[in-house]
Amino acid sequence: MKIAPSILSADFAHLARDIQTVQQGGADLLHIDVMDGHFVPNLTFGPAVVAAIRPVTSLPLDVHMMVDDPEAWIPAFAKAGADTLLVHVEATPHIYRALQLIQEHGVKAGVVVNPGTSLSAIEEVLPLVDQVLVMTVNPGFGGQAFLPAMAQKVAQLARWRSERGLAFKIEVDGGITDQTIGTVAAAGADIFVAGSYVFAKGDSPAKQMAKLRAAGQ
Ligand SMILES: O=C(CO)[C@H](O)[C@H](O)COP(=O)(O)O
Ligand SMILES: [Fe+2]
Repeated sequence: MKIAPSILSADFAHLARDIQTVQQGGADLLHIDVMDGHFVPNLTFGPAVVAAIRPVTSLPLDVHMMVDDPEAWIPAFAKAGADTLLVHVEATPHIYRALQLIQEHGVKAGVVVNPGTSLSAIEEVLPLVDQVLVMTVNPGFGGQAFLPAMAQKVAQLARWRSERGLAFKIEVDGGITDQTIGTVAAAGADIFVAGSYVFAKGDSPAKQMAKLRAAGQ
């Protein structure tokens, strides 16, 4: 299992420090939540912030693009140093083209589904993608409650992956804690994004990530 701390819950005034803390604490990936104030009702980071983060960590950068018209932003985020670019199927009428564009830039391509979106919306692109991200909250904010019904989506994806001989990784994002990780881990998820749980007040990010790993076994 891979743990991907989301810097959405980091201290933005000390971003480099918090990134180094999670890297030393055992993170596998760094999850960066890009929000444009249109696709979701919140505004966060652009390509300049990704480019600034790139030299301060050796962790792969997992860039979650919650933006309208993602095709317009793919070249800039690729140039900024993203290792994986994740686009929402709801954000473009041309998801196949968007995923091809990501791969043409030499970056791993992921597709994301909102809680209200059926897996049928992404079935045709599964042979193309490196990752599928199942949102386990409505996108836009950290600290929301996990939606248990999403575990069925993870299980369906895992079934399709094995039946069809596909190799994409299954990622879950939103409300992941030591109480919720077990259901999605058992359903077949491989990558677990966690923001508020990892950066919670009290225990260190290293301890929080160790608790997630233990609960996800
Ligand atoms: O994409 C996101 C929100 O849209 C975040 O990655 C996600 O919510 C992580 O935060 P938390 O673990 O606190 O739920
Ligand atoms: Fe995210």
